[in-house]
Amino acid sequence: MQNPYPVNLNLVNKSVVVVGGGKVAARKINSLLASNARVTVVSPQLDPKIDCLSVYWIRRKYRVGDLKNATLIIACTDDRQVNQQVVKDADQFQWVNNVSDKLQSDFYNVAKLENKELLITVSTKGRSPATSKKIKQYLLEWLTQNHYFREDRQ
Ligand SMILES: C[C@@]1(CC(=O)O)c2cc3[nH]c(cc4nc(cc5[nH]c(cc(n2)[C@H]1CCC(=O)O)[C@@](C)(CC(=O)O)[C@@H]5CCC(=O)O)C(CC(=O)O)=C4CCC(=O)O)c(CCC(=O)O)c3CC(=O)O
Ligand SMILES: NC(=O)C1=CN([C@@H]2O[C@H](COP(=O)(O)OP(=O)(O)OC[C@H]3O[C@@H](n4cnc5c(N)ncnc54)[C@H](O)[C@@H]3O)[C@@H](O)[C@H]2O)C=CC1
Repeated sequence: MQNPYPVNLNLVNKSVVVVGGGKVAARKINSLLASNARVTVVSPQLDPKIDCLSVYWIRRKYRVGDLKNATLIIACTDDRQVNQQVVKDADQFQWVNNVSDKLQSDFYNVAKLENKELLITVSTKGRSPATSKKIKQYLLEWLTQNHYFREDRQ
């Protein structure tokens, strides 16, 4: 993705289907839930970091038909072939992220810093997710030291 178009999505009441319920899924799902998306997870297992009461859990392996009504789709299993199948099954109006193959993704997730007033996102356009994470951490330090950023109190 050489020329991505950056946006912030309003996902309130939008349906997101996540195929796979492991560690990577947990990170993406917690972020989706924080944006009040309606999340369906298709997976035989669910990582303990996913709140099973906040998602609609279809407790089995992925099948054709599971993507119906999804606005966004995240193919997030540890099986590259299954992730590839999900990409194939999605229609042209759905947006798919394949976590194991950036060449098959319509969108990339970003590293983010967020509080009530501010949302800062970092992307390397798919080149190095670990670098995005590191830059985010440096930014957090700098912004906090200079009083531009304070994490929300609970
Ligand atoms: C293309 C993209 C698609 C997408 O997932 O949307 C993608 C793809 C891949 N990531 C891989 C690996 C890792 N990803 C992370 C972490 C994050 N990955 C995120 C985003 C993205 N990752 C998108 C591009 C982002 C950009 O443009 O910069 C972040 C920023 C946001 C989020 O996930 O929420 C989040 C940090 C959040 C935070 O902490 O702030 C870590 C580090 C860790 O887990 O601690 C590792 C292990 C270390 C390493 O390998 O670098 C692999 C190889 C998998 C394999 O080995 O098979 C692929 C597959 C590929 O590159 O094709
Ligand atoms: N994009 C990113 O940010 C990153 C992507 N990855 C990629 O993500 C993949 C997944 O990593 P983890 O979440 O750590 O793996 P994991 O092993 O924790 O989870 C895999 C999940 O997929 C489910 N699953 C397996 N087959 C399935 C099927 N047929 N249908 C539905 N669900 C199925 C399992 O039940 C499990 O919940 C890795 O293989 C790697 O390629 C890894 C790190 C970061």
